[in-house]
Amino acid sequence: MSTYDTTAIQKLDTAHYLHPFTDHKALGEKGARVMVRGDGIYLWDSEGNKIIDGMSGLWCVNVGYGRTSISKAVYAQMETLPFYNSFFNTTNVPAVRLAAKLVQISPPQFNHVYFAGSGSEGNDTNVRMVRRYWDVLGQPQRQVIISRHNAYHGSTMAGASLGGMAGMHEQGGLPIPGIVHIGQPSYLESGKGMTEEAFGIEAASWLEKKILEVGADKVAAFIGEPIQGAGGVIIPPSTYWPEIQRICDKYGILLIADEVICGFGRLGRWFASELFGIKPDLITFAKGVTSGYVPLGGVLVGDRVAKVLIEQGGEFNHGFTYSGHPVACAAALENIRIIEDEKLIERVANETGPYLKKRFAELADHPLVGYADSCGFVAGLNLVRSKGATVHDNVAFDESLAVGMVCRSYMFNNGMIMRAVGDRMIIAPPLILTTAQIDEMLALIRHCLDLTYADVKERGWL
Ligand SMILES: Cc1ncc(COP(=O)(O)O)c(CNc2cccc(C(=O)O)c2)c1O
Repeated sequence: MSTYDTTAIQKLDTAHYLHPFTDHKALGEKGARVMVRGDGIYLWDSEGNKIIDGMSGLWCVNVGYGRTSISKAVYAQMETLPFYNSFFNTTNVPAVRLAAKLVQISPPQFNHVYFAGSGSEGNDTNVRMVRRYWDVLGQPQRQVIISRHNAYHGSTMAGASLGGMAGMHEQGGLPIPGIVHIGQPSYLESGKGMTEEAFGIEAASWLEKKILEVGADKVAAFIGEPIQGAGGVIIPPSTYWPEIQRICDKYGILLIADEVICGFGRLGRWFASELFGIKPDLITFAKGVTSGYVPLGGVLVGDRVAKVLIEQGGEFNHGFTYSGHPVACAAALENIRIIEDEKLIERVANETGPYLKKRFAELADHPLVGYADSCGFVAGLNLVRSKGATVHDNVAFDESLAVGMVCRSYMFNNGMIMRAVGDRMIIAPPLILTTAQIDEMLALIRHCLDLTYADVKERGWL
């Protein structure tokens, strides 16, 4: 017997709460699933259903749910200083300690942190910071930031403009001026007839072409997610990022790595830039910094930019009320302590990440799976109508059939959250997952692939 009146909650929800990225009318016709509790890798909804959270909330609950040491740290901070701002030459202890901690765990070129409240605000900070950097250096014409199609960098005007999602640009007259896009390094989408390594170089060359098209003296920076998350877990070839770095160095443009998803251990490193062999000037962070327990985001500011802003820039006229929020920073400090003490990064790098990679790749033998790949604790597989000799010869389902959503429903109804981006099925589980839980998760995914296959066969879609 549920202790929640789900129907009553759903009615109030429909009456008053506009959800993000949601067709409110369509949701109102069926009612939202009401989440009420989390513990470890599990969620419970208001009807008592226990669900494996294969998406870590929204790529963020890295240490899992139910960490009372984080809630205790938050409570203690709330009891002493629940808020104070960092404007007007003031600071607070958790913000200072967190800044120092982030410097300690980040790559050596980072000695300064700029706090915001989210990943979007972090990327808005990037736009203003890189343009200010070039202005101070006497090159104010360097305004253009190059990003990628199908990238996701947030939902503020600048964040959504940096992103490369057409559906977002259509609403609100985006992108804002000075933001342009190149193709994404998707071997599946654009690498037919090439080796992965050759495609990585080809995809990176699109950056140089764009720089020359715009005019090298007009370009401020390039921004990219080491692995694109919301775009569908697009894992670039190993040759891509070193070539991007070479091109940025050649033209002296700043490199921004958006690690809102890839940071804080998700790929088996504190920061994915280390894994992909790049030395970014700025790193956007959010999500895993607090495991989503309290909103927090910001930018790791590399010495090249920090030096100019500090020594020559005077007042940088930017910031947010909640920049350096003491409670959020206290949550982050305890979250990072857990990641360190439980050696979660080492586990993802050396044990559970390789195990997940091995087990997840086995799904490629399923008749519905045309391509399965993973890196650390992000993984994706493509549902296809028929499989060819190579991944480029697979035949996709017609998008309108929304087979990904059929599979996602089977997953949810069988006790697991798996994300559908079109017909690409994604997981990004909490870093605390054990090998036994990986086996449990994979068995569930295979079972739901079987259910989906039988379903689409019966509908005559194969
Ligand atoms: C790489 C990246 N950069 C910036 C943001 C924006 O962060 P905030 O949301 O905290 O402003 C993100 C956020 N990522 C995100 C946000 C909402 C939905 C989904 C999805 O996968 O459907 C992904 C992200 O993934």
